[in-house]
Amino acid sequence: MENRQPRLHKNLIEAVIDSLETIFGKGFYADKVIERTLKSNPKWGSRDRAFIAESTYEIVRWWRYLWELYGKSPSLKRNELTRIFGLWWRLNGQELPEWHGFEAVQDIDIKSAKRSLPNDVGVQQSFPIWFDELANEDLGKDWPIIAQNLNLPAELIIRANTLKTTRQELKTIFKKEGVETHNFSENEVGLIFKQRQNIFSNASFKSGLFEVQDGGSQLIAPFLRPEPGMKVIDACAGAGGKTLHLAALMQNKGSLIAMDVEERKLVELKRRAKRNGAHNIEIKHIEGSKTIKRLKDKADRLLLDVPCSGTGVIKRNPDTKWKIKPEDLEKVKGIQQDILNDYSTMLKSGGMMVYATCSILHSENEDQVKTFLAKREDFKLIEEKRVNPSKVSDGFYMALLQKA
Ligand SMILES: C[S@@+](CC[C@H](N)C(=O)[O-])C[C@H]1O[C@@H](n2cnc3c(N)ncnc32)[C@H](O)[C@@H]1O
Repeated sequence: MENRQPRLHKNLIEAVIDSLETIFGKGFYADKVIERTLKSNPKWGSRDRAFIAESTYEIVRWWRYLWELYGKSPSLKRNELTRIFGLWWRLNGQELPEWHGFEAVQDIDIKSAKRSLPNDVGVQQSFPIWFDELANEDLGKDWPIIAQNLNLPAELIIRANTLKTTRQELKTIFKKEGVETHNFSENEVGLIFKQRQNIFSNASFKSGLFEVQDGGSQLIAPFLRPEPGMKVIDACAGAGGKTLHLAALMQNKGSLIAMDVEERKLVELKRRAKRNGAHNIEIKHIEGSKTIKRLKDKADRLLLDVPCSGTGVIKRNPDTKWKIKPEDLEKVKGIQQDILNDYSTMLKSGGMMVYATCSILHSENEDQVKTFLAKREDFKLIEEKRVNPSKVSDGFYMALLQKA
């Protein structure tokens, strides 16, 4: 079969460069920037869109590695960004057209440039110097493989909404549509797509038969052991990824309070709950410590899916590694300990809570739980679990604690 080289189009490269300029120059989130770039030209077809999104994400992911290979310090000058694009293209084994702008990278001997790079994780796996040092200290011998796995492309995984369907039923529906999926081996509800695709326009999504949810994330709600009829609080519910899973596990029976400090996220949660047919959710915007105090000793189960560095989801959000700063990490660790101390008051005696993050770092995970337990003799650790990033999962940590 003829092995055809994909053709490059100047306007698409320009779109990638515009996106890189905004992501690194203005510090905007990559997913939002790409979304806006794609909206700016409705005439682009699906292949063009995929090209822009993939190229931008991959160049963001390999940013440090590419500049090291090029032998220069990162710059946001358009002519330099064009060369970085060219280098990335060549790294993928593709040939560059003889266009003005690519000359400087046209003749780089990629093999020998690769050989001359330092053999440390920060360069080889493209992480900032400070973060590589910190992760090395925090994770020790596990860091190199975790770093490597954080650069894997993210798979598309969904969770069957058992309030409306089963995994098997969903699988059959997709099969009829010509879409191949296979079971996520860690639970009874996850389905992995053979190929990434836009499934938000799919009729079964619109009727609430499934939610897109990472494999590791799907392990957190069951870890809390919620039961139908219980009073459950999801205190950092956001737009409700795990709230919806909790509602399904509770079979819509009992009460589920979803709280967050950001009201707009709760508005989105409400919309999703309606689509999912989840009827036992009560939304509560956290306006201050009073909201928490009013719920003292009320919960059988409490989920604290706390704000964190997001270092477990770098696979999905590669820009996180360039945005996060050491001082952000310190700040978020303070918030995590405050949430543990203040929100755990909502738990009844004998009740259980899960502290969870999407961070890979012990300092946000095991260490935080240890610090909390050292102060609180009325809590004990029942079980903790670390999910390392892999093809089917982001990096997560969860700890199940019980109140005496
Ligand atoms: C990791 S996200 C939660 C994701 C969500 N549970 C899900 O599954 O989609 C952390 C959430 O904590 C919220 N948050 C930040 N500070 C908070 C606080 N002091 N109290 C409660 N929620 C907070 C953020 O707005 C964010 O939605």
